[in-house]
Amino acid sequence: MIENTPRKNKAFIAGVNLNDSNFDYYMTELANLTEAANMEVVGQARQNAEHIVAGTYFGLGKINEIKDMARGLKAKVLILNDELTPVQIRNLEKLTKLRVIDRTELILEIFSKRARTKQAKLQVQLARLQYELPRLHPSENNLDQQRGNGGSTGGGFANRGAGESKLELNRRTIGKQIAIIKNELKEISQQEEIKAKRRNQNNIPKVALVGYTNAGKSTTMNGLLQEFSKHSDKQVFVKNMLFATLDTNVRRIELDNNFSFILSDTVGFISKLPHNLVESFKATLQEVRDADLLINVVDASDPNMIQMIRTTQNVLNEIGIKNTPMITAYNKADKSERNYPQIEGSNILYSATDPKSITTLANLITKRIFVNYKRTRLLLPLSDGKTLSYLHENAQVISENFQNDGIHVTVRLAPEQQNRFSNYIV
Ligand SMILES: Nc1nc2c(ncn2[C@@H]2O[C@H](COP(=O)(O)OP(=O)(O)OP(=O)(O)O)[C@@H](O)[C@H]2O)c(=O)[nH]1
Ligand SMILES: [Mg+2]
Repeated sequence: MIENTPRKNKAFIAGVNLNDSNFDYYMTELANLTEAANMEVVGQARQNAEHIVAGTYFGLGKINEIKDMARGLKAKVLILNDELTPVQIRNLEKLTKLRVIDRTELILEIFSKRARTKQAKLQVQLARLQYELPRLHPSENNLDQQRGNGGSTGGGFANRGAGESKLELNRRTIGKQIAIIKNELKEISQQEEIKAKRRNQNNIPKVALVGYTNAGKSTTMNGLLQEFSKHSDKQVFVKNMLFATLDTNVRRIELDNNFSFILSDTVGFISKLPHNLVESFKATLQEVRDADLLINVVDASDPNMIQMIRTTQNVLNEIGIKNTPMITAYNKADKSERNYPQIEGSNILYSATDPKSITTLANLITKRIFVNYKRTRLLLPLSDGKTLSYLHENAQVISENFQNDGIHVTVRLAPEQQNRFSNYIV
């Protein structure tokens, strides 16, 4: 059978190693990112060096070596392991005659391919414009022709002279677009904030799935929905690819024993995520910031698991999350020989596709989030329907009994609720 798939661009990947013990791992990631951007990695090179060469990233000898190797392998694209300066990119393109893409542009390219919702599209577009702004050059006389632009900036600029004035015009146009997108995003995030506020008002604990991309966060969410939600049909998107999820999905999980919590699933992480991208995804990551408990999902079948855990930790630090309690959830145990599910302290070894694992994970979550909750018996006046309905909305009511002396309620209360209702405690 002849398959009608378009031939992929051949890419050569390379980087400067400044004596970084994680260098090999970063190059593995770079290869995966290149594949995720639908290109084929045909070869790679590295230069061990004390510092980056300011004008050309590599030294000249290395550049010639790469040029020859890439030509031999019929590569059309050179992909580099760091974010480069505009000058470095231009010089390398001249010297190698290859299209040069740095790590940041590569990640932006994947994100823009994956973005589905309006918010995700705008966030990626914003990061992309911010990346392009300092890279405009007088010799590029039209944004339409700009490298890697992919039409995201709209293009179609009036033809007003060449050189500096054209550059100024392009800069101003991009500046204006950035302002417009920021406004649109603000409107969207205000709507999201209203929803989040409503969720925050009640005392239902919030749990967020975080972790390296493709670790199985969305599969874990679907597993929990399947077992513990009336809305098990509201499944989220799962796929074996980097950055399948770019938005935040929020669902309510209702456990059998009257416990419930809010669960969110969001964008995955990778090393050296472009700062602009993290910045423009701040609204998407708000649920992570608001969470009472994080579940760090790790692909335990990946040989680079330890670096992936470190990467997640670094991104969490970058978005300002330091002391949120965390469960480390080692997923894909079905690919190993080990017994699962298995709990050890705050760690669980499990498989997101195994119902027994999901129930064990739910129990661990329950234990962690409700540790300070107390089973309490209250006696409410018969006339106080308001408090009763508050409890139903915001606490975990176990039983209620209308008697002559009042309403007897057994309920699990959060610490602040224990104070608030201390007058009613029997
Ligand atoms: N064998 C096995 N595969 C799994 C397991 N959990 C998830 N996967 C697979 O791993 C791939 C990625 O799963 P997702 O749930 O989309 O991963 P994610 O962490 O949400 O990924 P991003 O949204 O891209 O960050 C899919 O092909 C899943 O079917 C598991 O327990 N065992
Ligand atoms: Mg996902």
